[in-house]
Amino acid sequence: MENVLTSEGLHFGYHNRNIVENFGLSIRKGEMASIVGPNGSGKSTVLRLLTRLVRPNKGIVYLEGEAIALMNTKQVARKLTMLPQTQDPNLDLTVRDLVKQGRHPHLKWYEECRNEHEDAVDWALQMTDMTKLQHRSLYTLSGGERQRAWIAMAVAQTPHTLLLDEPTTYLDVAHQLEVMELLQFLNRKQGITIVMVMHDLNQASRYSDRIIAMKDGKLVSQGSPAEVFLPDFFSQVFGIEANVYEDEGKPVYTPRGLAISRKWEELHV
Ligand SMILES: Nc1ncnc2c1ncn2[C@@H]1O[C@H](COP(=O)(O)OP(=O)(O)OP(=O)(O)O)[C@@H](O)[C@H]1O
Repeated sequence: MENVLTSEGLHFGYHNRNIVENFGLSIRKGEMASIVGPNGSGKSTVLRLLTRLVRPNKGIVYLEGEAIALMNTKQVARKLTMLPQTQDPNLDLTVRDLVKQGRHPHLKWYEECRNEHEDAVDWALQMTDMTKLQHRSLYTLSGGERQRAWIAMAVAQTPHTLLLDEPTTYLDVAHQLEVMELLQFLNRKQGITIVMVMHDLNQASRYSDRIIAMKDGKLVSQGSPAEVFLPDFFSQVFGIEANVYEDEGKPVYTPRGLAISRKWEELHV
């Protein structure tokens, strides 16, 4: 299958400390993949390297076969969108104006967002069920609605590949599912390749074709959820003992406790 995003031998560090080491990955066209791993393992940094928000010290990223470092900004933005972990909650913009920004990579410098671009904005608002809220200011929206507005902006950009850093953080469980179902719809029905950093491993299992696991800046395991989410994985990568069972054909885990329990009684506080 065709690869849309490939990295070879990526290295990145701050102040002589390695954050990402020898990271090689191929994202296949049409897949929905989750990057998982403990806090500080380098997941967000990998997303930033893949979208060239930061430059690697070594290694190369190819976007649809071209070295991303040599592409111009609009070329990249027509193919790839990244939604960062946090967006400014006080941004004084209406939903529609935010979504319109998604069309910028498709406009010539002299062109205004009209006609087919307005149609793309309407389509993105419909896809994300935001039409009714399009004239509201972003800061008046709930967390779930705001997240959908940002996804609408990404959809209006009509990228081939969408990267999201923890898209369900701060959302209640219904809104989490709403975002995950929307991403699944965009993937399955619109053919958008999706790569997301996920902390909820059960949701990652349910919604991903592939799990990519990181620890200490390295890729340590990858494969289908059933191939990766084995009891040993939870102890080796997260340091927890877990029961793993199957639910509707996907692995689900419940934590039993820390693999090496901390001796709280020995701490003098
Ligand atoms: N600007 C920076 N300067 C120095 N160290 C940094 C900087 N940004 C990130 N780091 C360090 O790089 C490491 C990896 O961070 P990163 O955010 O990629 O991890 P992560 O796996 O996404 O973590 P989390 O799950 O907590 O979001 C962390 O130890 C972090 O402290």
